[in-house]
Amino acid sequence: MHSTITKIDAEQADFTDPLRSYRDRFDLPDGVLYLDGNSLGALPKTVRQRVAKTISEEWGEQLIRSWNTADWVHLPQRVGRKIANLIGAGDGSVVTADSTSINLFKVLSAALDLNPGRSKIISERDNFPTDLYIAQGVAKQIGKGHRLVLSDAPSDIPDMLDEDAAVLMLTHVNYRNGYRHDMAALTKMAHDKGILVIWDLCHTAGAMPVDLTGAGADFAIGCGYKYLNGGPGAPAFLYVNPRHMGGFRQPLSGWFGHRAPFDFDPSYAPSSNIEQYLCGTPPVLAMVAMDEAMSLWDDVDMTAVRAKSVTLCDLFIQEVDSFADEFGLKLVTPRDADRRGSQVSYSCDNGYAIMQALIARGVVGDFRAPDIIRFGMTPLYLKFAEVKQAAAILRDILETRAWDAPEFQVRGAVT
Ligand SMILES: Cc1ncc(COP(=O)(O)O)c(C=O)c1O
Ligand SMILES: Nc1ccccc1C(=O)C[C@H](N)C(=O)O
Repeated sequence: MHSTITKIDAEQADFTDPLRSYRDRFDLPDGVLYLDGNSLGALPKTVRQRVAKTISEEWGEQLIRSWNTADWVHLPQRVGRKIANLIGAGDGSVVTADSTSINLFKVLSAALDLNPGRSKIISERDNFPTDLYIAQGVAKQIGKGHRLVLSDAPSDIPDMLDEDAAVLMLTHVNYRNGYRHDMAALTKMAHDKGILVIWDLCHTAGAMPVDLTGAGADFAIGCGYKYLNGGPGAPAFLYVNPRHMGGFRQPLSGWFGHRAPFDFDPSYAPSSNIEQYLCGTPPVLAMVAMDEAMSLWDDVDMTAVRAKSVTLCDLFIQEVDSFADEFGLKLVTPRDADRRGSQVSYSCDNGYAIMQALIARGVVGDFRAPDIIRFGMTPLYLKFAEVKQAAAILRDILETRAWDAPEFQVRGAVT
């Protein structure tokens, strides 16, 4: 017996769900139980019309005038403000631009520049690989002997924070097992040792309340396409604590970060504001989709989002507990809600085939090598009854060994 949670009645939980009206604001295909909003969020209904309007009226008719008339030029700041509201960031401290990887390149370069004379970048071996790759690239680019030092368990991190560490770079919620760090405590521990902290909020923003200001975080980055529902490859965001604004710290000195881009000055002069973290022309269609997706959050109560996320995860764990041992499914997500994000993951043999069999039955989650099946819980559009049903289908697939068919063994490029 594992379960420490009180038995959840799915039907009753859907009936009393304060967020139930949001489901209708998304386009979700019939027959799909979508448990992959932690990888690609669903399509908010109004995005379709908004992008169509941008294409036909703004691009099609107004053409280049739309940079001013539709204010395309300020989309990075406008969308940034909307995201700022969800992550506890003040006005003028967030922009939407580029990808998470590129934004990490910018803020890590800035953080290392701000903290000279120290050589270590501390992170986790199990961090999302792009974060580690970017850190390796930044260290090489700077050429001053910075090195990436990786922990193998969250409990090891405090001891790694020493006088030679320049930056602590962590993903708040782990993409694989859903483990959630204590942002405020780790930020404080790092600051006490003179270390700057960068938080990757890819699996956090839109899934739970965050208080970057309260935690005193130095920098943060995150993507737009998961819980924020900005669409595949949506622009990402970055946060800079106002105390680090000014000077010039990031190396991608493109013209959108210039103080006066339309002066066309041959010399670079950085904006003194968050704009200096922009580089080039924003991808307007993707930005507009992101902007529209973000308008959905205007009246969302993030405390209710977190409460529902916790119960959705608890419910799934409760249902799978009844057959997990029998089929060798090992829960790798913490049972303690305080230590997890908004997903539930299991390690198991034949995970890839099991996930393919689930997808064939309409339960869409994903697989992360070598052996993790992941189920993302998105409170705005998931029903408790669906989570319960997804667990029942998983059980059926395991009992009938439906996964043991040749078509479920073939790996796609994206898993
Ligand atoms: C924690 C984390 N960081 C970064 C990324 C990806 O960054 P990018 O959007 O640049 O591919 C992901 C997922 O793709 C992620 O889960
Ligand atoms: N950007 C993608 C493109 C294709 C397929 C998946 C992704 C993901 O976002 C993966 C995600 N970051 C993860 O936590 O695994």
